[in-house]
Amino acid sequence: MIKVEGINKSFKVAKRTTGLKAGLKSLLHREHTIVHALNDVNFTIKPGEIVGYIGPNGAGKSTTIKVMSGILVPDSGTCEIMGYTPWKDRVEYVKNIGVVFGQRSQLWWDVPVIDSFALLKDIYHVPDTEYKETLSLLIETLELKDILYSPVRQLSLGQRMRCEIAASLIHNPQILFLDEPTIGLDAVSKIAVRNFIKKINKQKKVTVILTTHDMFDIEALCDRVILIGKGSLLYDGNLQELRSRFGSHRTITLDYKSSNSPIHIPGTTTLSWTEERAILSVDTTQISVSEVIMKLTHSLDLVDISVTSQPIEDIIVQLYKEYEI
Ligand SMILES: Nc1ncnc2c1ncn2[C@@H]1O[C@H](COP(=O)(O)OP(=O)(O)OP(=O)(O)O)[C@@H](O)[C@H]1O
Repeated sequence: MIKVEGINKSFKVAKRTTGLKAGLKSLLHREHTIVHALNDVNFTIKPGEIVGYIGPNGAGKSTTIKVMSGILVPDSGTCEIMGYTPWKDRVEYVKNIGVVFGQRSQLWWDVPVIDSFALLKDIYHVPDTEYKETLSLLIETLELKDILYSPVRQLSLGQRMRCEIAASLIHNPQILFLDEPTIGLDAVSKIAVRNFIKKINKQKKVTVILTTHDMFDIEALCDRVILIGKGSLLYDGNLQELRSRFGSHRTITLDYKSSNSPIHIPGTTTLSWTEERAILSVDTTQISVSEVIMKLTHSLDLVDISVTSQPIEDIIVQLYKEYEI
């Protein structure tokens, strides 16, 4: 469905100078630097996938989304999406995609939300019956009923974001590009947006490409992640592989009847210790969790014990460290 091959994109940026003399000089002769935003980016995405496109600030995520949605023309490389080259066949192509940029609005600021939807219906030539059906589904699942008649400028960020997502789907696209769709949302709105993305992927088979810094989004939604750093792709694989490659640590929390000697088991690190509770980190490449528990039951009078996996956020931090990005 999506085939990106050898994409490169650079930006020419004017060098900023400080001081009056340097400022006057730069009026006559402006110096530039080249920012290589994308270097030989390659990937393919199959219909129905939800792919998390992750990487630190300035890695090239938004630039990739802009290339894939036809907003930016790359310097070289090819991109074929549903048979279209996004920046060449824009009018026909955009009928098949929905795009949400968390930091920008595609809604008309001063008009009620429902009027923005109606305008988008006309722009995309959506037939009346299809529009009604889609709209009622969007209103119900994104809980838009009470905000439909408010102008966009009066909406909270979370309310606006739900409207943005609805707006991107008015024309029933097969692909949805989401650039930080949960940025700034409260926990309830984040969960609502995540559930909605899952729902349209499952029910309508919409392919989703999602950029986010929120690793809970990734964990909740994506089987596959693509990591980009300094414009180059560094990892493309499923979340499970990532966990087994980098998530080799487990945390054991122990409650026990009073003990005055800290715990020493090779292969574990004590994260915290009191006379009644300890938290250990277990390196499962050195010792198994069951072996640690066995040793603990011999030396302590245990009251409670819980084992948790390494949070995905920690795994991603390790990944960024390994690739030095
Ligand atoms: N229009 C532009 N002009 C000049 N440089 C740009 C432009 N757009 C992006 N860049 C540069 O290209 C690089 C990649 O930017 P991009 O916005 O794709 O990163 P990102 O991964 O989306 O980052 P973030 O997580 O901070 O949103 C950055 O160094 C950025 O400064």
